[in-house]
Amino acid sequence: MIFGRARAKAAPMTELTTLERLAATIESRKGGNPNESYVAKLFDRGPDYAARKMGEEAIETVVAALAGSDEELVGEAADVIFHLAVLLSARDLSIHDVMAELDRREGVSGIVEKASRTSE
Ligand SMILES: N=c1c2ncn([C@@H]3O[C@H](COP(=O)(O)OP(=O)(O)OP(=O)(O)O)[C@@H](O)[C@H]3O)c2ncn1[C@@H]1O[C@H](COP(=O)(O)O)[C@@H](O)[C@H]1O
Repeated sequence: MIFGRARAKAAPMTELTTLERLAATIESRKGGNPNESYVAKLFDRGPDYAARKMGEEAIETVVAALAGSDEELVGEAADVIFHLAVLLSARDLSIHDVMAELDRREGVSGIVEKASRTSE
């Protein structure tokens, strides 16, 4: 596997399609059998459990970023994105809502945005 900036630049559309496919699979698991589907098991336990799993994976990502290999960091980042997609779906939101928010922010510098908040 190739990690890093070169790979990220080479296939941006693939990442979007992968996320959309994952979101559709997650949505399709609603009401599914928790013994046959891990996602159905997460839904069965409710949004609070999904939120806790998201937190665990986020912490594991921080640990991998500070002390792990590239492969470990990529694996933990994938877990975060998966559990975030489950959490959003458990709250009847989707990755598309997040994409729309990112689209809304596109082109607005974080420095400029923060300055507009602090001057209010
Ligand atoms: N991308 C993922 C994915 N990433 C991680 N995981 C699971 O997330 C879990 C990670 O949590 P942990 O490491 O804490 O594992 P754990 O201790 O067994 O988990 P808990 O019992 O505490 O919930 C593991 O069981 C992983 O297998 C995933 N499970 C499913 N998917 C996708 O979701 C699809 C549907 O999965 P099912 O619903 O199981 O068919 C799959 O085809 C995949 O595309």
